[in-house]
Amino acid sequence: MEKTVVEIRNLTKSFGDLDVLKGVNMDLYKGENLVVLGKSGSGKSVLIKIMVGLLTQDEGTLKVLGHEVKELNSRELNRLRLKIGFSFQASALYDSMTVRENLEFPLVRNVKNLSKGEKDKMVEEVLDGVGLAQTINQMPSELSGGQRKRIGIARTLILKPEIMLYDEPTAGLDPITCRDINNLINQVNEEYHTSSIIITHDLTCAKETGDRMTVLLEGVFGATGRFDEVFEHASDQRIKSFYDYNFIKQ
Ligand SMILES: Nc1ncnc2c1ncn2[C@@H]1O[C@H](COP(=O)(O)OP(=O)(O)OP(=O)(O)O)[C@@H](O)[C@H]1O
Repeated sequence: MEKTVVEIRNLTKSFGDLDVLKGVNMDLYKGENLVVLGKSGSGKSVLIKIMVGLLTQDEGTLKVLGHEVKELNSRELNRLRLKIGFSFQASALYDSMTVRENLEFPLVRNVKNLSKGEKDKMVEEVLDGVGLAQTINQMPSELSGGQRKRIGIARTLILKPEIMLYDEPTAGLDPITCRDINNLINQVNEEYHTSSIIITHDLTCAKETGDRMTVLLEGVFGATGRFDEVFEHASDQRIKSFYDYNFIKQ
């Protein structure tokens, strides 16, 4: 039986009269890439925020690595967050720091008693892992968008997370760089044994990275499965139009 690392059951969240999540069910299995698709404003960010304890659900349960997130105190929540790597849409590097300093930052904040040698080794390993060893002394402004995205992912990986959350990993990148990032997402799961949730509007990214995908439609997940199961034989018009827009009307 597959091990579940995130388990969501009948989750609801409203803001005043706006019912955003209306009974969401979702499982993230250990080692898989799960793609979450949905229109702008469908509630993807709200779901992620509940997952990392920045918002609390109204009803239902959300367990991450066996912990019901809403029941954790702030110390337990911080400990859990260290196991979740969050790759933001903007790679959010510190512009005044070199690549090395950017990568050291999470170590300095979160890991006590590391020697300089240990720190250097961890930085060099993770940078090599994303194929950018040569950029170690460069400033973020000297890097391309794709390289900055890779460094952002490396900075998340340095704490060896069990779960990776990618928010629009290919947004704003050209098709070739998108493919490189998609390959990197797959490589990360294999080499770091992470389980990942990838939020995207990009169906090529979904197809290339997702073991399974799920589409958030009007507050619930409308369809879940492999790419071909969800899209290529979709009967739901809302899912069909998502597919047509990405692959036909470009
Ligand atoms: N703290 C909040 N207070 C009130 N409304 C909120 C809050 N957070 C989100 N919402 C509303 O919930 C809905 C879902 O927002 P969310 O940010 O989750 O969308 P999304 O699917 O991530 O969209 P996008 O793809 O554009 O990032 C939106 O209508 C938004 O205005």
